[in-house]
Order: sequence, then structure tokens, then C-alpha cells
Amino acid sequence: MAGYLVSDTRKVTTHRFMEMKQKGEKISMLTSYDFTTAGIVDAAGVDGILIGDSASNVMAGNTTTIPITIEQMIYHARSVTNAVKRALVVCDMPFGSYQADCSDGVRNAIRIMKESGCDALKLEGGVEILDTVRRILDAGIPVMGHLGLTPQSINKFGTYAVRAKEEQEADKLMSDAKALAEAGCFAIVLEKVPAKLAAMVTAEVPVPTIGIGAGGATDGQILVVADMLGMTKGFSPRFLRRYADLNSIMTDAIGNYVSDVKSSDFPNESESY
Ligand SMILES: Nc1nc(=O)c2c([nH]1)NC[C@@H]1CN(c3ccc(C(=O)N[C@@H](CCC(=O)O)C(=O)O)cc3)CN21
Ligand SMILES: CC(C)C(=O)C(=O)O
Ligand SMILES: [Mg+2]
Repeated sequence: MAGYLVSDTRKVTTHRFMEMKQKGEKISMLTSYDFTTAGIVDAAGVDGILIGDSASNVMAGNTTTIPITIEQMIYHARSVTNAVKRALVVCDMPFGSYQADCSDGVRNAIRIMKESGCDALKLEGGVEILDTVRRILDAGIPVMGHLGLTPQSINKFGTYAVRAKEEQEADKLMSDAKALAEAGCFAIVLEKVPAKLAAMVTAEVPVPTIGIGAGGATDGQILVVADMLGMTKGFSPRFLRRYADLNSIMTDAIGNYVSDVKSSDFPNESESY
């Protein structure tokens, strides 16, 4: 019941992520959006926790990450930081909070840091957002990049298909990764790109790469916690490994509760005052 045995219980830092790459120690990350889940995820030994804007899908039932607001992200992120003792906590900057202009981006980044208590922020995109990334870094806020499938741009691309299969897009991804690393990002998420390309980026950039659907050569992996626990039905991309079937476990437990209430089995005398 102890989860993965963590030998080093100190709070994980962005510097530690860099050290782990240098030592070849793989980095494990999961998302969380609430206090109760984040407490379990942290205690089980994950190195990093992302408050993903996938909360828009997983928590709120929207079909994309587009509608989630800064206020909603801060609410989720505060709930997570209230629980986490060890993992590095990274918060997604939501769509609209950094794309319009640099100053907006920096102000929103500062606000999320102040109000959520998280350790770092993640922004989607490459050279298009490089000035904003630099300014946020200048403000003393660690930034994680995110390249490949960037769900905040779904309306531009139209599909969630694998990215950077063609040479031109692969070249752009490589130069984006190098630019983000050079600007000072402490890590880069690579989402749904060919394993070969992710391996090349991982070899060429000095900062850790965290993959989701990017093969086994990245410095770390990330999954959406509700997906890997088998709570989300109807989301089955090939990169997803299900480590539990919580959907069945919850359905059975809730069905038993309903039966017990209907049959007046619950509550019994020892459960009453
Ligand atoms: N529950 C959940 N898990 C995620 O990993 C996640 C979210 N939500 N929401 C935000 C983004 C969107 N993500 C996605 C969305 C779709 C695919 C995907 O592979 N979809 C289809 C294929 C689509 C296509 O080829 O056009 C699939 O095979 O399931 C992958 C990642 C990752 N993120
Ligand atoms: C899938 C990860 C990388 C993410 O950005 C999210 O959960 O929002
Ligand atoms: Mg995200």
C-alpha cells in the first residue's frame, strides 16, 4: 500500500529535474486537480504533479481545454498544493492567459504563482511565445515548455492526430525545443510525436523531456491520472496504459450502496447514534 519507495523525501525542485536527466533517472509525472487525489498521488511517490488544463475535460466535462479560466485553474492548483509535500507542482497556464501579449502573460503568471502556491508553470508553444516565456522566466518563475500536440490550438489543427510526422514540422519542433531550453525552460513536455523524433530532441536538448505518447526515450513520462486509473471511459489513445479499473470499482461500490439503502441494510445499529 506504500506506493513506490521514495528514498529521497525532500521536496522536488526544478534543479532536481535537471539532475535526474543528467543521472539518467527517469522522471514520473501525473496530473491532479483536487486535494484528495493529489495527496494520494504525492504519497505514492510521483516526482511531479501537473494541474493540467485537462481539468476542463476531466473535471468539468468540456470537450476541449479552451474554456477553462484562470480562476478555475487557480482553484484546482490551490487544492493540489494544499495536499502535496514532495512532488514538484506545475500548473498549466490556460488558453487566453498568455497568447494576447507578453505583459498580460507575465501578470497572469505572477497571479497564478501568488494565488496557487505552485512551483512552476507550463505554456504551450515554441517560438511564437518565446518572448513571453523569457519575460516570465525573468520574473523568477520556472517554466515548462509543451510541444507537439498542443490541445489549446485544437481549433487551428482540427485533430488530435500524431504531430510532426513530416520533416518540416519535425525540424520546427526540434528548433522550438532548443529555443525553449536556451531561454531557460527547466523541462519540455512532448505530446503525441514519433518516438524517434522525441529521442532526438531528448539527446539534443540539455533539459529533461517529459513524454506523453512520445515513446520510451524521453527523460520522463506524464499521464492524466483519471485516464491511468481507468476512470475515463471512451478515451483510449494507444499511449495510455491503464493501471487500474476504478470505473468498475466505483460502479460496483456505488451499486452496493444503492442496494443497501433500498433494502434498509444501511445504516445498521452500529452506524447509528
Ligand atoms: N482525459 C484526458 N486525457 C488527456 O490526456 C488529455 C485530455 N483529457 N484533455 C487535454 C488533452 C487532449 N489530449 C489528447 C486528446 C486526444 C488524443 C488522441 O489520441 N485521440 C484519438 C486520436 C485522434 C486522431 O487521431 O484524430 C485517440 O486515438 O484516442 C490524445 C491526447 C491529451 N489531453
Ligand atoms: C497531458 C498534459 C501534458 C497536459 O497538458 C494536461 O493534462 O493538461
Ligand atoms: Mg495541458
